[in-house]
Amino acid sequence: MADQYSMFLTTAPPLRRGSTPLPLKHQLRREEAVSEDCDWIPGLEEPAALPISDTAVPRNESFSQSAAAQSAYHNHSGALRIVLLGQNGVGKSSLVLSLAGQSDRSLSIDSETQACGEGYECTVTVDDEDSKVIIFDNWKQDLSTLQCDVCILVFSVTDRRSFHRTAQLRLLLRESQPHTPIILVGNKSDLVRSREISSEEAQSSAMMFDCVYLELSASLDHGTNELLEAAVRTARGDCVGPGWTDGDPGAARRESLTSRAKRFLAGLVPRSYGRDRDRGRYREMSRQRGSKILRQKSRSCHDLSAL
Ligand SMILES: Nc1nc2c(ncn2[C@@H]2O[C@H](COP(=O)(O)OP(=O)(O)OP(=O)(O)O)[C@@H](O)[C@H]2O)c(=O)[nH]1
Repeated sequence: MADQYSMFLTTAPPLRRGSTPLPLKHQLRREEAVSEDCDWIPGLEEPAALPISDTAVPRNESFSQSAAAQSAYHNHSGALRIVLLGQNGVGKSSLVLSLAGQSDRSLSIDSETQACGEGYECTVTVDDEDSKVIIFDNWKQDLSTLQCDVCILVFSVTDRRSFHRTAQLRLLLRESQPHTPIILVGNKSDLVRSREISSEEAQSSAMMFDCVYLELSASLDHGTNELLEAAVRTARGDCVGPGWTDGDPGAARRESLTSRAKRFLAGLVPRSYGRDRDRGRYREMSRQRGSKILRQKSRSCHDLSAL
């Protein structure tokens, strides 16, 4: 009995503190476990609840009417339309308020920010040019009805599941909106200790998404200015992300899949690989020449790449 007890003591896993991020394999397992309880993804199924209809339009006639209500914004004179998409709880609403200047910061945003249905309208000055912007918090209709100038895919850096959701959304978007520029955003960067997605991993994903990646904290209002500027430039067609050339994003020449894959793989290969290879070649050269000096030099500060 005593033996069994001591065996239990030795084999029991160490206690995990609540603030410690789960190991990757546990995160994935947890993800599988909750996959039944997925949030609704636009385009994958019929929406259970529609954003505008719940208050303004009877549910049975809601879908087409709310789509029409949304499309009214599309006709808004010359406004740039920015839509945020992402899993529930990643901080889209907080981000929209922050971007639209509703939080207590003061940006170069017109004070006459006003809510219009699901969107917030404001005037932003970027690169000495004023732009009227409408920022939509989510898009709960079919993605094929989405009409916007830039789409911001938001995930929480503390939630791997939300990160995977952006990949799903990106695929759906690319099917129905192949020319809509995307910005990938990792929110909640202030929650450093609960982080599940590293900046490097998100960057690599953004490369595959063919878009820029920005990390920020809506709560701290940190990095939101940069996002707004990037979104406005992208919507204007000025912003150059991976794979987009200057000018009209619709006519932009996309980088080939092969070269993107190569770039992605290059990011995964350990950095030391190239150095080791160079060092091996260098040693070989030294051996061939019988030069001791060269070898000594390679370990000195003259050639940092050999360190
Ligand atoms: N620590 C931290 N919390 C945040 C941040 N942004 C949002 N939150 C919190 O995350 C929770 C969800 O934020 P929301 O803005 O409601 O998220 P949402 O994506 O709009 O959620 P839905 O409306 O359910 O789709 C709230 O409790 C926010 O206070 C952030 O940058 N840092």
